[in-house]
Amino acid sequence: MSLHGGSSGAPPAVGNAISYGGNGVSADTSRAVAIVSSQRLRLTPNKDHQPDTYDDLQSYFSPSIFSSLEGHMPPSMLGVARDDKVKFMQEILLKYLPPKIVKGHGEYKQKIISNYQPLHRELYSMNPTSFFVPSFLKAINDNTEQSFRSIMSEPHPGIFTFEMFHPHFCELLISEVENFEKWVNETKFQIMRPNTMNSYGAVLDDFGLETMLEKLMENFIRPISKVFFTEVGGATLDSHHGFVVEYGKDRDADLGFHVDDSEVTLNVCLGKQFSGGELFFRGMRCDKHVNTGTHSEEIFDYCHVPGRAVLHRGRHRHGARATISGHRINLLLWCRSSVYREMKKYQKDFSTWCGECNREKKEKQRASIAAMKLELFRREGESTA
Ligand SMILES: O=C(O)CCC(=O)C(=O)O
Ligand SMILES: [Fe+2]
Repeated sequence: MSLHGGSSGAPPAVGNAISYGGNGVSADTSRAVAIVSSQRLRLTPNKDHQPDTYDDLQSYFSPSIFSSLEGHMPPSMLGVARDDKVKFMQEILLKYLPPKIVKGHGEYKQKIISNYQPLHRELYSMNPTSFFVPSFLKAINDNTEQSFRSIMSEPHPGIFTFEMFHPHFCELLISEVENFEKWVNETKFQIMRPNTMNSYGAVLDDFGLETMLEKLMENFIRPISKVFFTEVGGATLDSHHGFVVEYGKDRDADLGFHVDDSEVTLNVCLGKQFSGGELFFRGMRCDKHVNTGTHSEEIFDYCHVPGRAVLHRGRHRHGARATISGHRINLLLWCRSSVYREMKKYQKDFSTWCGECNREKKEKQRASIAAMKLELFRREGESTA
């Protein structure tokens, strides 16, 4: 079977937005990190090495952890800049936090929220009339499949696009993110990036926007998902991961082929001006079939338009091509359902949405019909003999 592995042609190894590279490490949080084997920690520390001081460092982890861990770093890392050492060590340390802390990371968030001064306070509580375009609001208020379909296009099965945010909301959110990044740079606060595949971008939930995004999911995305994504828990979405990704010069270039750690993903382009950055989709797959090849009818590319949303299943394999010029910022809301995740453990057949389960099921049906026909012919032959 031929495989169309996105722009790179590389086979997709997927899981929770973990990088697909050959060194990809499987993990169960969006913050897990792929570690290259040559960059492993040494069992015994280098006693001759004098570690940097980290007392001024603003991080979830205490400065003494960094000083102690530094001696264990691979020899090639000992001489690099302090910021790079911090990044390397923090990524390793994050892998070993209990999942609960990584999920909630209350203390880390608390540190940010108590020190960061928001620029546009009006973004921090949900205000539908100033956030959304009227057509979107009307469709949500009417709350029927017909009203949703009236504002949406479905350019490819399972991928919905629609006008969502006012240009002014997009401008404010971009400006808030820029303000947050300025604060991060000034204070040298070590922030966690949205997932292992991004070196830039910010987790909106971490600097105070969690409640607003919770409302966005509950009151606006869940009603739509209940209609279009029922079989993956669309009606029971109950948690989210909200962040922005940034591409262009001095930012990430592209995003590799992956699936999201979500049941339903909302991806809205906030701006600014850019060329390139198209999303490429390559069919929906369950865990078992995530690395199987792509069929021609599953290939779909989408060009981002500022203000416009794309809504798709998290298991719809995708990636983003390089942003060739300009600066692209997108808002991502990974929406999850704990009920669906629990039920999924006992389910083997995902043929209602997984392209490969569906093909296997059809093939089984075809084979059993063929066997039945053969048996009928045989019996007919016997009775006429
Ligand atoms: O860059 C994009 O538009 C895609 C981002 C994405 O797929 C993700 O962050 O999960
Ligand atoms: Fe994604």
